[in-house]
Amino acid sequence: MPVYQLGHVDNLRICVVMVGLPARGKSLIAQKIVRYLSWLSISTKCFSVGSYRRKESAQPPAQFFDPSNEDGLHIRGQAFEEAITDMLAWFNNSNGTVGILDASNTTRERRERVLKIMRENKIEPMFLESFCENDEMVRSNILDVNATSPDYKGLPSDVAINDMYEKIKYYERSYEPMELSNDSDLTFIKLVNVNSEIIINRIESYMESRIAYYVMNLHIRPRYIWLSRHGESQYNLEGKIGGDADLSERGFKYAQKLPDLVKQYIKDHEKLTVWTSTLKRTKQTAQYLTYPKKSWKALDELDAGSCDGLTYEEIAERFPEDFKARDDNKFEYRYRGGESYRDVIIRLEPIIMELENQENILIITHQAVLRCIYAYFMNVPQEESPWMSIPLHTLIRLEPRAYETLVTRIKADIPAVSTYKEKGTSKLGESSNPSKSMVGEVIATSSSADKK
Ligand SMILES: O=P(O)(O)OC[C@H]1O[C@@](CO)(OP(=O)(O)O)[C@@H](O)[C@@H]1O
Repeated sequence: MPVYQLGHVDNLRICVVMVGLPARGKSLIAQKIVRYLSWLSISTKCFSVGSYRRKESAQPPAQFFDPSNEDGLHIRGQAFEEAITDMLAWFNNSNGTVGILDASNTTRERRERVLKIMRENKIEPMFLESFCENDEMVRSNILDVNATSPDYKGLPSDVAINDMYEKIKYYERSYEPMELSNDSDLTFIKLVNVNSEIIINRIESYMESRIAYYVMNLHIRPRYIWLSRHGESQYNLEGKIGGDADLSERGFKYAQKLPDLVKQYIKDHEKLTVWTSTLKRTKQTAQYLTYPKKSWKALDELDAGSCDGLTYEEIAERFPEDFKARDDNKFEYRYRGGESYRDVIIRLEPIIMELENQENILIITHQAVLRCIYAYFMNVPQEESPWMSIPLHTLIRLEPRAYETLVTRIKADIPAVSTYKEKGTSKLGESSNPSKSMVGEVIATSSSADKK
């Protein structure tokens, strides 16, 4: 059966050329595109001209960016050439599909140069401008850049912030924003004040439209994404996979406790929407929550095909070759008549799009589906994601921030079986017995920083 891969649909190579003044969130958007497309197995890489420039000169003061500073121009030009050379090599040698040129590219002359190089190399350029004149947004971006950019490491924050404003002024002198009147022959997306206005021009291929649709859905309003598996099910108790079983007694207890767990973190006036799969165990888990609910077929558990309803031991006995093949490559293995993790990711794409667009959401779903959603937010490599531990009766809170996602795990004080099977065995792990842990106890907090 052919594997559906977005990257191979139109066989295009695309260079997303970021455009915009400093502190307009370009790097953030670039990194998000890399995370999103990589999650979909599309070979994507970001080439940041700033990191090439930093190799030459660390921490330049704002005057370095003065368009009349010869040294500055030379070093920046060199960094640009190096980034482009590496990007072309990557397209050719590593079968790259989407390369992102993260730089300001604020002048028409610079953009024409990129255009020419890309066309000569049969790579489609797609310009993505972040245009922002909202002072508050720019200031908040400056604070993010200040906290994360290697340019400002070790500098007192007021010095760094002033320097950044000065740097922006230098760029403004030569900035030529993209306009439909001048750039109508180019493929471009222009985001005005994040996405309060979006101009889209000449988006032609399927891949370009995916990228456009994705960036249109991004927002920067603070919110939480809550994840939980359903409560322990009858099938979980028996070690069986798949099916549409009811919750066990302990699973119902978890459902009863869930509203209290959630209320500890979500204030009465705050909005929350609950998403479940269409299977009974997730709906039963959500039953005592009084928030608006929506059930999605796309959130149903990975389809185990002819292994549905069996235990891992029975699968190992009846289908030993399949059992081994799945252990050898759990991400790619597709159950006979069922699905692989890769298949699940493809069907979850609309969920991710919708999630990017939404505010507070609680998703109650299944082990494999949660692993895929978690992998997207936490940037977990494909081969590791099917082996992550996502225990029952644990609420996970994700807090997407500018350059990282913070994660908190909150454990309910209700024991449950373990449904975790390690590689190379058909036995399940130890039951989780929370013994003395308190309801709502935070058992771990961590963060996954998207690398700058
Ligand atoms: O990919 P593996 O590790 O087998 O995990 C997926 C399995 O998890 C289970 C439990 O074993 O999910 P669920 O959360 O729906 O209870 C199975 O139904 C499903 O096949």
